[in-house]
Amino acid sequence: MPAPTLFIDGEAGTTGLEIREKLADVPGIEVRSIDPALRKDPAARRDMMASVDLVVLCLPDAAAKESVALASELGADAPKILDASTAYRVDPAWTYGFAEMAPGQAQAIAGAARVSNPGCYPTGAIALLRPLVEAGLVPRDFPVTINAVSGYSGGGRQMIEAYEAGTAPAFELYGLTLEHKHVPEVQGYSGLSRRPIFVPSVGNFRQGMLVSVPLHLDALPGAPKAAELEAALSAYYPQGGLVSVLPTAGETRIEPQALNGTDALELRVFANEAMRHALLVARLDNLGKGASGAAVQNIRLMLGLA
Ligand SMILES: NC(=O)C1=CN([C@@H]2O[C@H](COP(=O)(O)OP(=O)(O)OC[C@H]3O[C@@H](n4cnc5c(N)ncnc54)[C@H](OP(=O)(O)O)[C@@H]3O)[C@@H](O)[C@H]2O)C=CC1
Ligand SMILES: CC(=O)N[C@@H](CCC(=O)OP(=O)(O)O)C(=O)O
Repeated sequence: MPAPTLFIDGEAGTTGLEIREKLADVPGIEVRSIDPALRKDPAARRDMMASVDLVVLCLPDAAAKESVALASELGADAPKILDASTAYRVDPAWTYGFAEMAPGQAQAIAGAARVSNPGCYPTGAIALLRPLVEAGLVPRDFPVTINAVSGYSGGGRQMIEAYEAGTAPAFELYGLTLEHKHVPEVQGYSGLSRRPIFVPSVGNFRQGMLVSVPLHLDALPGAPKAAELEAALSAYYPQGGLVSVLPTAGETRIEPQALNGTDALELRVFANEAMRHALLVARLDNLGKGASGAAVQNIRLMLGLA
């Protein structure tokens, strides 16, 4: 059988390059490139799309929408689409590309024509919250707050250049209008009816991420122990997968960079039972499971290579 074919629209950008590099380690996929001089030419992009099985969009939202319109012009010849932008993440016609999010999600991705790749922060937040909401431990309308810190690579080329030139602050909170673009996907796929407060931040390290959710245990229905939250998370994720739930015994701190270069996602429940306080923490590589690692996982599923 011929190798499945793939085109990365936006392959010269940060995300496109990362995916391309990772695909070099995946045998059995033929990656086709467009003449750089024609990379923004709609007709050339449409022709390229017509020649491949899967197109991966690594473009700003507006350009991603333009590409989807071009693909739609191809009718039955349209390739499958994996979109890395935020344009379609909560569109019900698209499948959300977080394979471990729910039983059957990997199969849904494998069978879908259009898949949106999750944002980095939502990957951590949804992984922590969805199992607890589904188990009834966190009510859908619970007033959830999510704090997170990312390496500066999450901010794209301009932020990378500012940090590497030494002109960016060592650490800052941002998104302080409380309208970050990731909130709708976090809320939707966690199953929350009340909009969570999301406080992102960025620090002077290239790569790595922590996402944390503080909880007053006595404010939850039935006032559960922290161990019950941990048990619900452990029961949700199959052993040996990319998502693991780890004990916290004796740990009093956690840093964001330990999973860099991997596609792993670690979840922990820190707690002080005497105070009835818990802190859910997700750790991931914002460029791994938070971006191109997840994209390659979805590419494999969509091309039947997983
Ligand atoms: N979790 C995830 O899946 C992540 C997704 N992203 C998303 O990926 C997308 C790309 O981000 P990033 O790689 O950081 O951005 P970059 O700016 O690094 O890359 C975007 C690329 O798209 C090209 N481009 C822009 N407009 C067009 C067009 N109309 N036609 C063809 N090519 C075009 C750009 O070319 P030029 O520079 O010449 O304009 C550039 O090469 C964004 O939507 C971002 O939100 C980002 C990080 C993580
Ligand atoms: C540090 C930083 O600025 N991070 C980015 C998110 C990166 C990401 O994954 O966003 P998309 O996949 O949705 O593009 C931000 O907060 O906008």
